[in-house]
Amino acid sequence: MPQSPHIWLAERNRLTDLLYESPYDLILYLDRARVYTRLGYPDLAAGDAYRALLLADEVRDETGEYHEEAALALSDHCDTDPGICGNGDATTDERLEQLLNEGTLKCYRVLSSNLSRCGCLKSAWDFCKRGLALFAEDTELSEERERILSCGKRLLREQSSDGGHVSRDDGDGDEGGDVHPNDLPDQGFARREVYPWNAYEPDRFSPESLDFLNKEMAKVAPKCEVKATFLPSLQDITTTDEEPSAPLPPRRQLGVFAKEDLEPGEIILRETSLLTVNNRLHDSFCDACSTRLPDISIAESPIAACPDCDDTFFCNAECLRRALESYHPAVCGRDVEAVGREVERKETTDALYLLLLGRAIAMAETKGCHPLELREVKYIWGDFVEGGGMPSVAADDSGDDAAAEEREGAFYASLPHTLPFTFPLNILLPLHLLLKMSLDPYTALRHHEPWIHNTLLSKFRGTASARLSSHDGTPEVSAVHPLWCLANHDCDPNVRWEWGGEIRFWVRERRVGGREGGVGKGEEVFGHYCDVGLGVKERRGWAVGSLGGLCMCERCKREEAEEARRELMG
Ligand SMILES: C[S@@+](CC[C@H](N)C(=O)[O-])C[C@H]1O[C@@H](n2cnc3c(N)ncnc32)[C@H](O)[C@@H]1O
Repeated sequence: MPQSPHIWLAERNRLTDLLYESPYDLILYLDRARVYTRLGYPDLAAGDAYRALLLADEVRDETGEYHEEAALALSDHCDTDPGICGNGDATTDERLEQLLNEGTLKCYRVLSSNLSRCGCLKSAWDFCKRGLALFAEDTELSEERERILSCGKRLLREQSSDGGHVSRDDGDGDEGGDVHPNDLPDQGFARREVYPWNAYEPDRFSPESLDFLNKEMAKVAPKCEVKATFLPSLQDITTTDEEPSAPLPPRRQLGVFAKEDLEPGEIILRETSLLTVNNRLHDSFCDACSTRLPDISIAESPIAACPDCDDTFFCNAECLRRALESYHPAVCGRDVEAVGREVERKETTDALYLLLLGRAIAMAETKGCHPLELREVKYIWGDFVEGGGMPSVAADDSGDDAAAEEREGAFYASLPHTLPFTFPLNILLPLHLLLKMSLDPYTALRHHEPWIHNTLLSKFRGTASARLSSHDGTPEVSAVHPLWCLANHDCDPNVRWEWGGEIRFWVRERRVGGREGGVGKGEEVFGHYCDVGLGVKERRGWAVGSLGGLCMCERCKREEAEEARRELMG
């Protein structure tokens, strides 16, 4: 057994290279899942185990699209290592059957234990149940099921205000004790980091990167420039008054600065982005820039439509041209947006992130590049945990599987994991997106697998803007503007912004409190990620999702101190 994290990382890379050569090999996926578990990436382990499970189904289903490839890859294991299963007398078919059964059981075990480790208890329970339906005697799955239930019970007890949980029975025969499986929490978290094998992230502070960004910035905001800056460390939301955390040092990031004096009222940035999506019917918004379209039946201005699919509309011929050049061929006539509708209604924001992922996949396919090399995503900050990406590994095997499992679980729990993660959003539906675009998810592994999608989703969660519906206040349009999103937040911002088809930034006439606006040469341009008309608590509550912690701008610190003084004086 390898001992050092570096050796486990090398093993992960070796198995990945083998998968590039043999992309339908379920055994290789299971081997890599094991390595991911040791490295503290249970989300990636679950992703590999799910692909292995799909391939096991393909081996069984002679009509399956990838049946031949998956069966051939599996039988290679029987041929190259006849001792891998069965006794010497077993026929090839018998050995294949045994290997397939063992592999399938492992898939269920790996999926349930790793999803449970991520906090996706309901999904973990579902895989346990499916596994036990096939392997009723398996003690590992039965024990995992018990662990999931007791963990779920504890969490639900903690959550419920009256300290107890009411059981219910929907008559489907599930034995969940006094917790119903449908009530199990399913929102998990994964590590949010630049993975050690991710060679696509640029050094954003290098002269080359800044030079590139400033050439791009000059096109949309000629009076602004991108520079490195130090931002205050945000207050950890888990910090309590009894246990105040030690102040953290400021963090180096990028920001937008004025190259010359900017006058109050002056528009300083106009940017359009094709990395935009909406969750409404096709004829509500321009598919390329998200401008609201006029009512088609009474429209006077010209509206362009794709000549090949009859339900995608654009506000003008230029947007249609840009769509055809950048992403539309990958989705034309394929109803990719339907995947976003597979997300539950209460998860509208998550559905928009998923659709952004779909748009990025379509852009990369149309341009023939890796999704992490897209100009729209390459330089944006994914709120990665600093110091992440360093190899780390659970204490090594003692030969005692239960003890090793426990150590792996404790090891994972000790790491920061801040990327919201669920089985449907991070594993299942990204596969549906690929299939909708007629991409083979196995041969597309170099461009598409969970660590790549996690990286993209981290970037979108850190930077995407949302436009709310005037009808019900839920987010209906989302976009990543790669240059605008380099501007930082302040609760006393010096610019306003507005987003129709393009995003526009203009200098505030007046600052919060009535001071005269304007941005001096060399000063930082600050936008706002929340409604700055709110009080400090509400503002911080709104902005916490996009900032990653409680805002520590001068206004917040001042108003927090004022509120504390008022509370003290009764
Ligand atoms: C949209 S990006 C802004 C650009 C980013 N600074 C960069 O280097 O690309 C948002 C991220 O910037 C950081 N940020 C923005 N405003 C901040 C503030 N007032 N205090 C601390 N961090 C801030 C947070 O990490 C946030 O998640």
